[in-house]
Amino acid sequence: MRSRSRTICLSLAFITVFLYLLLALVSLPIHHQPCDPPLPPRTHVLRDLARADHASVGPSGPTDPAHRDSSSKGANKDAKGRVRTLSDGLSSASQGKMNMPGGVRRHGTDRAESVASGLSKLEALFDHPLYNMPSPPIPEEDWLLKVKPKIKASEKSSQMWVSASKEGYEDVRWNSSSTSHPPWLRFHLGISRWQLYPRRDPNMDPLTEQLATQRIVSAVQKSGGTQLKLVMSFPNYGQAMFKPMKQERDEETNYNLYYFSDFERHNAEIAAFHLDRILGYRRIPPAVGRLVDVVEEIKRVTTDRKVARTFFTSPVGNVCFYGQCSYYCSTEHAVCGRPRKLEASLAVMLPDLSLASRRSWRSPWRRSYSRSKLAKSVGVSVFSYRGTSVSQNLQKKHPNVCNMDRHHYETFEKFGNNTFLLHLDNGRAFGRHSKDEPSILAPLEQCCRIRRTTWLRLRLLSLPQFRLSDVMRASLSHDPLHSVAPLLSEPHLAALDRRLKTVLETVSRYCLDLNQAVSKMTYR
Ligand SMILES: Nc1ncnc2c1ncn2[C@@H]1O[C@H](COP(=O)(O)OP(=O)(O)OP(=O)(O)O)[C@@H](O)[C@H]1O
Ligand SMILES: [Mn+2]
Repeated sequence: MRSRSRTICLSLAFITVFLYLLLALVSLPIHHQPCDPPLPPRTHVLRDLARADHASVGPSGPTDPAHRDSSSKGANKDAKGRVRTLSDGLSSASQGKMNMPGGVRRHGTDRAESVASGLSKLEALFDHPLYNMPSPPIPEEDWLLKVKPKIKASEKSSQMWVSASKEGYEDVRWNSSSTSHPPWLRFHLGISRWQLYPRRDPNMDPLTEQLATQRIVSAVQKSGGTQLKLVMSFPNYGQAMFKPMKQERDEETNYNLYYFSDFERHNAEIAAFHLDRILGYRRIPPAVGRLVDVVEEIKRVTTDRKVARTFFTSPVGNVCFYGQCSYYCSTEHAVCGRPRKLEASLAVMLPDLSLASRRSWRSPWRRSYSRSKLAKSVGVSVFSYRGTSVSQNLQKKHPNVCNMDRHHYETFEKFGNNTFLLHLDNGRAFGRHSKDEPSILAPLEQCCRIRRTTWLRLRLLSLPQFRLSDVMRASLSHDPLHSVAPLLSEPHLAALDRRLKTVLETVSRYCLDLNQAVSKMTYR
């Protein structure tokens, strides 16, 4: 009897162990990330994602081989060297000596430490294989502009446009050699079918430095759009779109305003450029912050009477102006210097429409509101993808981290519908950090398409060693306005991480057949 019960006990124990083993075997694939995409055929990126101390390909790793001229000699010539450049931080971080701007010290050692550690994360990010994938050379027809062959002296006088007033402008001494071109022209000549500028662009530092420091010789109001903005011109004929500061960094958009009456934020224009670069898209024109003297650099140089006649001195002695536009161009909404210095964003202008016309596409997910009906959900994008036609593009996934004001997209006409979408006008991004807007994810939820490289980069940016908020904080520390106050407040940086997590979760939750959802994407 006793031996029978012992046999029964032993068999029960044996069965239990067996069941445990079986359960463990079955549950292994469940613990495996359900949304892990298949390994891309040409890289071992996922393996790299898993490794904290991945092998870096180094700064001399693959760059865009097709960038027409990677030398920045000459382009740098007239830059004043007063501003920390985007790559300064990277090289000083790698040398272990941090030459932090004054602003960092002002905002305490904690912030300085997180900027310092962010700088090495940013460097590691741009060194990661995902940011250094080899790309094919760019064929001639994929460049937006071509340098015309030399014009004969006899044709010159009748064909060349001559400015009526050369006051303030430099004598032009450019020839077809790119070393003689100013940075803004090099930027224009570097625009291709798939991006506005190449990764690791040697022209980026001189370009942003000139936007931040060059003398402003003219400022006229830019027509179109709803809010005040000016086009600034520089002595070397470069131009920039100026958007003034209208809101303090820690203020949030008023909950009772629809997105289209929200203020445009100069810091959002700058932060969007940095974010776009970090995400690896390069489709937002470079934008920098600048403290502009409203008297010396606007009132005194403007030929635009509509702007000039709106200048006044406020009761506390600050110089203000408001221009003419359909929203917020009134004394109640004037932009004011302190007493004359005004924070602003300056974004490099794209080539003139007469040289490179653009096509405007209505976003299928744009927001529309009616006084009587409930809002119809529509969409937006900071993330989008290349590799299929624009019309297809617009109907596919576009999760956005920040901008509800994405009603239209522009593309360069020359490239037809097989090109990237320009992301102009980011002033209404970064309006709220305390509330997320889930409807922005509608395109992603509905279409479940995400470019493989986008997916991998997003996952990379969610890892602690490349955390999006850390690399954004570090990248923004290079902007000249960082010395006044960090471009994005900490709650906004934290919101970026939180929203990135939501995007990743959305893909995992809605795109069940993830392999299919990501594997169709092309590499670009
Ligand atoms: N960097 C740039 N270079 C050239 N053109 C630009 C640039 N940025 C914007 N534009 C053009 O100027 C127009 C107005 O700019 P923007 O959209 O920023 O103004 P806005 O007042 O915010 O417009 P809206 O109220 O329609 O949103 C854009 O539609 C675009 O065609
Ligand atoms: Mn706008």
